[in-house]
Amino acid sequence: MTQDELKQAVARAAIEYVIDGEIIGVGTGSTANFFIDELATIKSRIRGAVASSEATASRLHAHGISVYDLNDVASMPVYIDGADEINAQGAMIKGGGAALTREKIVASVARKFICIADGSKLVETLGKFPLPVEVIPMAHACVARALAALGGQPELRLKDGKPMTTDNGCFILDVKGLRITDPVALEAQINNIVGVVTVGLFAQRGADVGLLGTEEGVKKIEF
Ligand SMILES: O=C(CO)[C@H](O)[C@H](O)COP(=O)(O)O
Repeated sequence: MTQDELKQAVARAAIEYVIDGEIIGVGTGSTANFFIDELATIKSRIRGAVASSEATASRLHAHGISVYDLNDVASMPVYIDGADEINAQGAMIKGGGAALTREKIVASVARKFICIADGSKLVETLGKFPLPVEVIPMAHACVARALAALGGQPELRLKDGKPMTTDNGCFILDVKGLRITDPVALEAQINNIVGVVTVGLFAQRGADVGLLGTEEGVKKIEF
């Protein structure tokens, strides 16, 4: 099976968690895109969705799915999104697609986080994938120094030779070299650095369910 087929299989499996008549939180990235395409096939069953990025909002709109402003939604049954890495406790690294801040916000309003990913994303220790940290532009250098003091090697994410700008008008530092043995503690520590908007560690509020695509089928893990 190709990686795309594995992503498609988990996207299809996630439909089981969609509750009729409700608003669904939707993530960002290639796996989330497969989920949006699946959601479109049952769109008459739901009220709509809250998007975690402009890209996701456009794709939902293109399928004719109503997109709600999070400020008008007090609670959602589920948030469904991919991950760059996930461990056996449901802690994740996210933000490869630069949507980490809105992803964390939308997920915080959902009662359940369903992580959909191909099986290669399941790791013993988080940190091989560079950890994305969204920062206020004027603070990127001082935040980078603070991250280096924690043992990481931060690199400003570039696009066309310039700092890549997120949907929030901020920058991303990708931090290599962190062996993340205590994800909850590191999430709090990095969030505490002045100038950090959000760290792409989703550990304090990790996934509740993982749907992982493997050659043997979709593996479900409850955390
Ligand atoms: O966190 C994310 C975007 O900010 C994505 O969920 C993560 O990068 C995984 O993406 P993909 O499904 O394309 O592998």
